[in-house]
Amino acid sequence: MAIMAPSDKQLTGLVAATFTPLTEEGEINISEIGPYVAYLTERQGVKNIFVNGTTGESLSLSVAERKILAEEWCKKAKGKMDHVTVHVGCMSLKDTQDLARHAAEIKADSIAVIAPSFFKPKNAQELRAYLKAVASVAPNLPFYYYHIPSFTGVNVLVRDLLDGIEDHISSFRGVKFSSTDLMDFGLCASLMKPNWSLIYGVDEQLLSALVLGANGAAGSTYNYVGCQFNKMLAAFEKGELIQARTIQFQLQELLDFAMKLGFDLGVNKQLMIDVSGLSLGPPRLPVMRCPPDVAASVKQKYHSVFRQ
Ligand SMILES: CC(=O)N[C@H](C=O)[C@@H](O)[C@H](O)[C@H](O)CO
Ligand SMILES: CC(=O)C(=O)O
Repeated sequence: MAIMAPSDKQLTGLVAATFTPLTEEGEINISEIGPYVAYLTERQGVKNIFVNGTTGESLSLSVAERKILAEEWCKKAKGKMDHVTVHVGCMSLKDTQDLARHAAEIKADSIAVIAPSFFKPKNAQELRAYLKAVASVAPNLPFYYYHIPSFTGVNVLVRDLLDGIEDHISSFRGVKFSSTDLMDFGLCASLMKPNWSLIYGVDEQLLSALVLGANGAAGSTYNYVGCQFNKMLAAFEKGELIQARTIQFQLQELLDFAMKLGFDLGVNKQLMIDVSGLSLGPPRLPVMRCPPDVAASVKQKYHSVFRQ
């Protein structure tokens, strides 16, 4: 068996999927990463991050930018956070392997990989072969499959992917599951091994996934509702379902309101800027900057729902 990194502990709890700080001119702005880490740990009580993911607009960044960002996140999180997952998925296997090797060099705690979505794997076998080719270049780094079919269009059932995956990928440690298919999720939960983590990624229905056995939650909203969702996890642990539901319903109310105004990554990033005071800049095209009237309404709704 491969010798794993010392940080190979089970991933649990809340994981903030970080936004990528950009300058007003649209260049990556690594000077904001230190304050961002401080904000999450000190103000939100969130000690795990998922960087260069969907929320981080990784597929709109160059490989060179992603390396600089991943390195800075790892550097600034060291000693302050429990776990840094670097998402390394790209359209080409070569770029994905390059980023996986880099994540190992910079001592990320784990990597996650989406399915390529232009030329798509057609079934579990093809997806497994691709993931194996990525994992093989960083065999000591805990590996997560990142399932997000609404973006990739790759609808392979994760329960089929998991079938015997440990025989192909010894570093396999679990799934970041961003789909509303709770039947597939439940079947995955029943297939979990003791050192694997099943991390749910649809924040507005996390409570349902906890009931089915989620070990943790990774998402964009934990950047600004981390405090509240730590309380929801604690309430769930104690069996206080009414309290847990109240918090879940608050996020549903906020997102329902925001979705009617066109909630997208531009709106989401602006809400994080308004709540945290961090300078994260605009999103990158094709994602558009949030219009000021939408930003003001969503911010007001956030404060009225969470009363702070
Ligand atoms: C598509 C997308 O960004 N998904 C995120 C995680 O995977 C979620 O955290 C959502 O942003 C969140 O659930 C709000 O819809
Ligand atoms: C993990 C997640 O929520 C993201 O990639 O944005």
